[in-house]
Amino acid sequence: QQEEITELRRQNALLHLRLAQALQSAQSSREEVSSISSLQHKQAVNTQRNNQHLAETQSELQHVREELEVLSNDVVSMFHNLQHSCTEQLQDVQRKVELVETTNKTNDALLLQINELQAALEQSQSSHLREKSRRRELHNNLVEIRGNIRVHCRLRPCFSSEAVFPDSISSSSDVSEKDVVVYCNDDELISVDSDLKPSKKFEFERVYDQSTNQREIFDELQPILTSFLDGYNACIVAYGQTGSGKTQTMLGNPQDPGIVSNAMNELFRLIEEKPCDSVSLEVSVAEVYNNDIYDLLAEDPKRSKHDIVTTRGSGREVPTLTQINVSCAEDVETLMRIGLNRRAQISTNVHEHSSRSHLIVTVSATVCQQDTRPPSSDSEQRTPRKRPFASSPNLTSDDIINPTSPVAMAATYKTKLQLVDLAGSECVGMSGVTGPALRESSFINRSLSSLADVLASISERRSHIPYRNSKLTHLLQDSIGGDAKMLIILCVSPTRRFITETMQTLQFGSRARQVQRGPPRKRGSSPHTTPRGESP
Ligand SMILES: Nc1ncnc2c1ncn2[C@@H]1O[C@H](COP(=O)(O)OP(=O)(O)OP(=O)(O)O)[C@@H](O)[C@H]1O
Repeated sequence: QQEEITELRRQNALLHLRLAQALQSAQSSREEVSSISSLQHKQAVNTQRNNQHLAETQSELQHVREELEVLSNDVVSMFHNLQHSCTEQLQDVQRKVELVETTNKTNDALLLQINELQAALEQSQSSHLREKSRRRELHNNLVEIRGNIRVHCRLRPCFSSEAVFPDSISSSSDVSEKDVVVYCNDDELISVDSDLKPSKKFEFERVYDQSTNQREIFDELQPILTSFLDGYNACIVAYGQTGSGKTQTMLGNPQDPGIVSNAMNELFRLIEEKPCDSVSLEVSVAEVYNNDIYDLLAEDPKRSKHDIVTTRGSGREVPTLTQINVSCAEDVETLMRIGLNRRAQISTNVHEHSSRSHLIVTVSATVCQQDTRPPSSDSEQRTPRKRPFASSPNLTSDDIINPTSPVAMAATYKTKLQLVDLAGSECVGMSGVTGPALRESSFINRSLSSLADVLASISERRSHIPYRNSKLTHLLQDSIGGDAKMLIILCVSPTRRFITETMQTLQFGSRARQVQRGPPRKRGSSPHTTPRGESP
């Protein structure tokens, strides 16, 4: 029993131990249950909160959905609008692009045309320049061959005052076809239809019709100015009956300047082109009135007459004339204005402002030629330009024998350009002048016939040339004959009323054209030239 009691006690102890363990685990389970239930409680609270939150979120979501729908509707309508306006703008842009493309194409075509035109222009400009230099060359050759006197002819327009047969159709006093008897056939031929058949034709170096303007006439004369600066004396003379357009051609008017103004502008342009040479110009303005020379730049021109003297170099000079140094074309304009106000004029039946004197504008150039080329063995290349010896004070006889010497290469020479507006040749019966004017006419006609005599004597190569028969020819002596270049511009009216004067003018021109030079002189062979017919 003891043993059983011990055993039971041991079992009891074990059971106590187990009980304690069971109680302990029951305690921990209870704690676990309590923590689980508190957790459950918390979860229930969270779930409730979450549910609330969810409900709120769902309602917000609903709200957002509704807004989104509104917005998407807006976006769709905006998109449609945008698409529409973009399409329109695109179409507009496309139209513009098409327009630009077409314009570009047109521009391209235009550009092409412009380029072609420019190329053609350049070509024609270069061919014009070539042609110009060829013309200049030809002009010089022609002068060598044909002589130094050339004749141009200008036909002026008709004026109603010249009508002999007033226009029967319009019964006005305009010039009718029957009145016109002078025609330009081409730019070298002019013909006069008198009652005699066939019509008489005259050929000149150049014929200008009524439509030719002052500038075109001047363009033909430019080579003379080049020759003048190259050392040749030169003169341009307008010849014709009274009222035929001589003053118009030589002097023109401020709106339409004539040869004098154009020549001065051109001279100053040419001088600017020759920077190596120093050129100084002096101008005098004189008139030959009743075979006396008057200085139109003097205070009182009619107070003193002036005489021509022969210089040491066999040139003609009027030392007492006023010579003004000019540095631009405007200076010359001023002098011309002063001179022309003092020129003798009257009113005749033919012309209201008939010039009663020969007007002579003399431009004297002193050219100091600086040839900077290096010495060369080629004598042709080193030959100085024409006539550097004309009046060089520094030249010795050695320089003349050897034109390549340094002094000869930097020579000074003087040349003279005379621009002459002759008084009109006139038929006294036609102009209706009497008294002092009749005397003037007689002097005018005599001096013009002296000019014709001089030209005839040169053309016939007479040993004596009657330069001194009139003050006009004496004053122009250096510019007529010899190496000098002379250009006569015949001015004629196209009407029947002046047919006799026109024929006389054209015949004068034809005779002047016959003036021939001798055989061409070898260039540089004789620097000292003596005008033909002058005794050395
Ligand atoms: N080519 C022309 N074009 C227009 N008008 C001209 C032309 N030629 C001359 N005339 C006009 O004819 C008129 C006479 O011309 P101008 O004075 O030049 O004659 P002229 O020959 O000098 O006469 P004169 O010897 O009597 O002085 C002027 O009124 C002038 O304007």
